Amino acid sequence: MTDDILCRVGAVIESRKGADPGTSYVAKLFDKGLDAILKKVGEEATETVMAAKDGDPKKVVYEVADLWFHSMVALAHFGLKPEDVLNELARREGLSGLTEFAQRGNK
Ligand SMILES: N=c1c2ncn([C@@H]3O[C@H](COP(=O)(O)OP(=O)(O)OP(=O)(O)O)[C@@H](O)[C@H]3O)c2ncn1[C@@H]1O[C@H](COP(=O)(O)O)[C@@H](O)[C@H]1O
Repeated sequence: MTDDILCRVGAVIESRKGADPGTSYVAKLFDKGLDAILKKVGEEATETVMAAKDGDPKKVVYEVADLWFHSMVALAHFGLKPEDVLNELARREGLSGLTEFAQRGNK
């Protein structure tokens, strides 16, 4: 698996800005606004927790995919891309553990 899929989906999400809400789920979400986007992020986070508590790995994957997808819509609302989060994860890759995070002023 590469991170290409995140970037491709991110590009499709970006392309839905200003599109007809009747033709696209993402365009409909953008049209409803930030509160609606964040509501979906919250719902999918809750559904992820419930799937994990059920101990159902397949369901966990499905719900995390929903969570990542809606989080990408939230990123796009702020003009951000999946690449911005991937870059942040890559930056952290060089840090070792909480102590170093704290020393460098990360949360
Ligand atoms: N990855 C997704 C994706 N994951 C989930 N969903 C939608 O997110 C919603 C998930 O909501 P729920 O699971 O809560 O299901 P629901 O209760 O039916 O949802 P709602 O009643 O709240 O709509 C569903 O309507 C799914 O269709 C997605 N919709 C789109 N994508 C990607 O976005 C691209 C653009 O989609 P369109 O904008 O629809 O063309 C697609 O090609 C995909 O790559």
